[in-house]
Amino acid sequence: MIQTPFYLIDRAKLARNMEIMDKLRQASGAKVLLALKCFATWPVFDQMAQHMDGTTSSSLYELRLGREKFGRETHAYSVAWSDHEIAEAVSYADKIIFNSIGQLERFDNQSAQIERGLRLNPRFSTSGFDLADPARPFSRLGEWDANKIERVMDQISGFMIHYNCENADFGLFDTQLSRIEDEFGPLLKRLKWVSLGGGIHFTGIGYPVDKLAARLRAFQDRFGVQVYLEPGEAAITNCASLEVTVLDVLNNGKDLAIVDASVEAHMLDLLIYRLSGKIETDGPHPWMVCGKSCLAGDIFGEFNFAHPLKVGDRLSIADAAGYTMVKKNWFNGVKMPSIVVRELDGSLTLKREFGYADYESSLG
Ligand SMILES: Cc1ncc(COP(=O)(O)O)c(C=O)c1O
Ligand SMILES: NCCCCNCC[C@H](N)C(=O)O
Repeated sequence: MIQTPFYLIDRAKLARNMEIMDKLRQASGAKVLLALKCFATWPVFDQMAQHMDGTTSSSLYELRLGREKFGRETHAYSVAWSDHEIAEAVSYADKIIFNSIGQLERFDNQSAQIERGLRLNPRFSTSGFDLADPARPFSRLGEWDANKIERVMDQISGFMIHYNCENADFGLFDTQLSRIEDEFGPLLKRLKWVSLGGGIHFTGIGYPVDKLAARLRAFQDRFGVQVYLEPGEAAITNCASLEVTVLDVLNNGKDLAIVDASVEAHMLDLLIYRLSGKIETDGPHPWMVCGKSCLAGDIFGEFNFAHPLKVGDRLSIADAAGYTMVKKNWFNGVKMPSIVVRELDGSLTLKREFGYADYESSLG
């Protein structure tokens, strides 16, 4: 028995998402790059690299991880590169995407030997969260003025346009892509490739993958470009859980269970976006499942169980892959969950355990 807490990545569930990835790639001609900002747990890259074309990054370290652990096509993007990073970044990357014209011009000489792109901000998005809206007022994420971009077109061969966020609505995707075609068509015609970023929820149940594929192919044909997508969440959705054990129960007006993990430290995205965790359970006993950090609001959520919870019960908190393992931290010095993989034959492999030495070395 592997000691909780641990993140459990399920290769069979990953295989289902990867099947859709293949279907989309084949039907559309688009290439798909894993967005490492969402998921960078490299022990399962062997499986993902068979179905995805490479990785894209948001920093030098993600870029290097993508090059060394995933391989294939490696895109480098950063909101801003430092002078001391650029040579190393170029050495790992097949393409480098600059966030601004200022950075493109500043690093023109150092990046000239690889393909360069620019982030285009279309000034609209599908984000329902202000915090994650790349098109929010005064957004620093990309350039939007076609006249200014026109002046650097000779230096670039592609655009990266990230403007979707958990978008499960194909109609909305279609409409917004048409808007991009109308507003930036003359520039798009002069490019070799266009990345439409991440945020399209095409592995969700019922998503019309065929329609998306046809729409991407039409875009490619119209502008004569290679389309890329940068799925993070869509690649990994529903493939992992956080496995925890109940350490204590009490009733302070509600039945409360305290588990051996922490939302703040191990599923931070839930707190940031004020969302509840998910536990697949049903029954007549409502319980609040709480984390063990000192934060008063360290709460995974309220769930209805078939039986009252007791010390020693194992719970499985679903959807613990995207924006989860990449954000884990050492708050309160709470033991960091191990990383475990459920192999295709059902056996469990312990990939990494964290201990006091990791905590200590993270601070000095
Ligand atoms: C530039 C870029 N590409 C890809 C992604 C991945 O998005 P998602 O995980 O929603 O698919 C993001 C998310 O922040 C992004 O900013
Ligand atoms: N699940 C809660 C919302 C998460 C939003 N994801 C943020 C990252 C996203 N790719 C972005 O565009 O910022």
